[in-house]
Amino acid sequence: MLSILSGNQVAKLDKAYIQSENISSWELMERAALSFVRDFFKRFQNSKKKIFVFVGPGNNGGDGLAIARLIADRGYKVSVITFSEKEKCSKDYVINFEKLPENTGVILEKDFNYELAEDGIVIDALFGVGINRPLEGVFLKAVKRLNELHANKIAVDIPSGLPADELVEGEAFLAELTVSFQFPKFSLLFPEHAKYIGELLVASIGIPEDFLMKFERRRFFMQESDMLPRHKKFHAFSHKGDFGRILLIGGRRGKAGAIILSARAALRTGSGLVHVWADDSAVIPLHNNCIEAMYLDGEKLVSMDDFDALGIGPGLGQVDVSELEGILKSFRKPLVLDADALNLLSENPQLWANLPENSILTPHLKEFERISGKAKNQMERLEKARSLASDNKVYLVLKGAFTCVSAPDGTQYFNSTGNKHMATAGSGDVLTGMLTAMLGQGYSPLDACLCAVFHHGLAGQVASKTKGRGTIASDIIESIPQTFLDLGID
Ligand SMILES: NC(=O)C1=CN([C@@H]2O[C@H](COP(=O)(O)OP(=O)(O)OC[C@H]3O[C@@H](n4cnc5c(N)ncnc54)[C@H](O)[C@@H]3O)[C@@H](O)[C@H]2O)[C@@H](O)CC1
Ligand SMILES: Nc1ncnc2c1ncn2[C@@H]1O[C@H](COP(=O)(O)OP(=O)(O)O)[C@@H](O)[C@H]1O
Ligand SMILES: [K+]
Repeated sequence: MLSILSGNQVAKLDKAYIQSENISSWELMERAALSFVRDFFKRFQNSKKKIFVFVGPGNNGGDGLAIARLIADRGYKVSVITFSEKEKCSKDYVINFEKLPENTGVILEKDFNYELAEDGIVIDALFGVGINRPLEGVFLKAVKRLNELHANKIAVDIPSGLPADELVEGEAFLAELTVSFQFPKFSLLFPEHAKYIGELLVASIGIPEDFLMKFERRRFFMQESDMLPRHKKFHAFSHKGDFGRILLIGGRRGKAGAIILSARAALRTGSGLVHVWADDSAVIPLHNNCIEAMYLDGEKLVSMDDFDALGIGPGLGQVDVSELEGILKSFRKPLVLDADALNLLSENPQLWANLPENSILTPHLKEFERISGKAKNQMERLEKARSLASDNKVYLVLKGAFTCVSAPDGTQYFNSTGNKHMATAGSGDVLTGMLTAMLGQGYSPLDACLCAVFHHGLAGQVASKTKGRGTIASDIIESIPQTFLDLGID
């Protein structure tokens, strides 16, 4: 799992690693630049476009100069635009400045009147995590001009103007691609910053994750390599009971679709036995659309203890609060609460006391606001999510791009899979089914959250490869098996 350290910690990490490996800070910068250009060459192979690298006075500018050299060495036409005399720049900036090949044009701009080609490629290495105030003066002028330009735009580490851990104030570079080093800086995960970041890539600079254990780590970015050890293994003699017997509750008063999506997703996630407790209006749709699931009505339900896991909420509608209270009191294992169950919880806070410890709540932004009140921005929202999870000893899955799982111990895990095409009706119901399936298979609540959220996003990516903007929740369900195959999970 990649740790997400704060901007202030980055310089300390850098220093500690350089000392422990006995390498120079320039060598670490070179690794960053090499990692950046690997992605660059893939994307702009054989491009004849002119490349403009904008460099600031610090180490982000140093990265930019190293990148300019590596790109020029490959025969690309590169110009460097700087705003500061060498004497005022960082040590590694100066070393890289002196290493620039002769054919690189260097323009020292005091008042930014430089003419820019519309069809070029702009690399923004003005400021990285060392930014300590909003852009002003010549830097502001340059960024404003660059933002009007119809060129390809790539940010080094972080779009200049964005602070590493807080919300932007004023202007920032509008990138189509941001290549962040080692881990995504926290502010790259805020929806408020989406327009500045474009596509996000994380480029390794070779610091092993173990090394980061010396630092206080409260936030993580999920990676594919984290998944395999968290998945349960089943053996040759496994029977359907081992794969879990789950109950999904919802699909009331004509809202069968939601719970059917959850049931189908649970089956595609490997659930052994899926029961759906809905009202009569769901019987025919369920039998027509998910013959593998078993229909139950309340009267046939003898004991909740028969089930390994329970997911409640999709299409539940406005049921009486006593019904939910009764369910919570009779099922004492962690359960999954979504959609209308969360709305009931927000209207009836006394229900919190009946929630089994380590239960999983999966609100989208609106549902979260109903539970925890309005938040000014994502930073505040994430803090509320952290407190809610630790105060109530639950896992809180705040859905959206970079879905955040807040654990009862205060740790937060950000998802790295998924895409915009998952913003479609019912995709949350799919996640509820996947989560309940994994709990039923005996995953710990944390592993269920991390694996379900990761695979759900991957399934969205697989589906959108062929369906694009036409992706619907059923496509995500049908893509779940491929995600297990791709990750080698048997
Ligand atoms: N692990 C690491 O720590 C590594 C860091 N590297 C790079 O180093 C960067 C951080 O470098 P620095 O700490 O030198 O910081 P920056 O290069 O982000 O900028 C710091 C400089 O800009 C000035 N400054 C800050 N805000 C300003 C503003 N609004 N207007 C004008 N001047 C302003 C500061 O006084 C300082 O001189 C990272 O973002 C990354 O690109 C890479 O070289 C790889 C290794
Ligand atoms: N832009 C996006 N990028 C990544 N994932 C997204 C995006 N938009 C939505 N999703 C995912 O799709 C799901 C939507 O859930 P939700 O809003 O509850 O949908 P519904 O209520 O229609 O079922 C969540 O898991 C969310 O993380
Ligand atoms: K930058």
